[in-house]
Amino acid sequence: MKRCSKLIAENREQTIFNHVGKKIQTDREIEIVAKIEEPLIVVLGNVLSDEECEELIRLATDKVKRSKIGTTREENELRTSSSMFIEESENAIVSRVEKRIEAVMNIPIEHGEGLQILRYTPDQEYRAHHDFFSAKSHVTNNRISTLVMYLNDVEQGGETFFPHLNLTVTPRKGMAVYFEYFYNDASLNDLTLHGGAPVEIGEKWVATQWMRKQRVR
Ligand SMILES: O=C(O)CCC(=O)C(=O)O
Ligand SMILES: [Fe+2]
Repeated sequence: MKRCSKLIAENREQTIFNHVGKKIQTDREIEIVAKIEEPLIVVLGNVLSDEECEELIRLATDKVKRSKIGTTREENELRTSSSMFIEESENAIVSRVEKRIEAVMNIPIEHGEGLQILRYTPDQEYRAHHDFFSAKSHVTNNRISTLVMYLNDVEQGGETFFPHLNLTVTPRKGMAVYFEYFYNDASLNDLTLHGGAPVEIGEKWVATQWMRKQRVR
């Protein structure tokens, strides 16, 4: 048995996520709730406090208001939610959250695009997609990993789904799902196809951190 598991480990591609065991020690004790090994998908608990979730929603709500609702709304069938970027790292809560994200994702925050906040109302969804850009798009500094943090509980619907892996994650306030797609084997990257199922009842708020291969700020 031992030899067998060693063999599997040796054949596995290296991952960016380097945490072992069931906890990640940051300024909060984050729990590893569930994991798929390859491609690596990790469900995390206790990532954000209630206060942090509420503050991120508040910042995003203000931002939509400031940009006079509508101008930031992207008309795109793939993603019907509304979204905005939080770049206010002078805010103490955002800085604290960014530090924690660095520790979880094991990448300096300078590789990150700024936290994106998404709000879905009933029937809104994010259809299955990859977070990385295709070779056709000629993006030189591609994305390599994603952390989707749930900012509220959704009454019904709104699961994050991975159709190739038969996996769905139910949004839970303060929890998150992590995945990466920086494998040499392109088929592993392809398996990270995912989406946000339509919200049926209630609202869904998430904060997404995408990391790039090289720094962007
Ligand atoms: O809303 C979700 O569950 C998924 C969000 C997502 O895929 C993204 O922000 O890239
Ligand atoms: Fe995504």
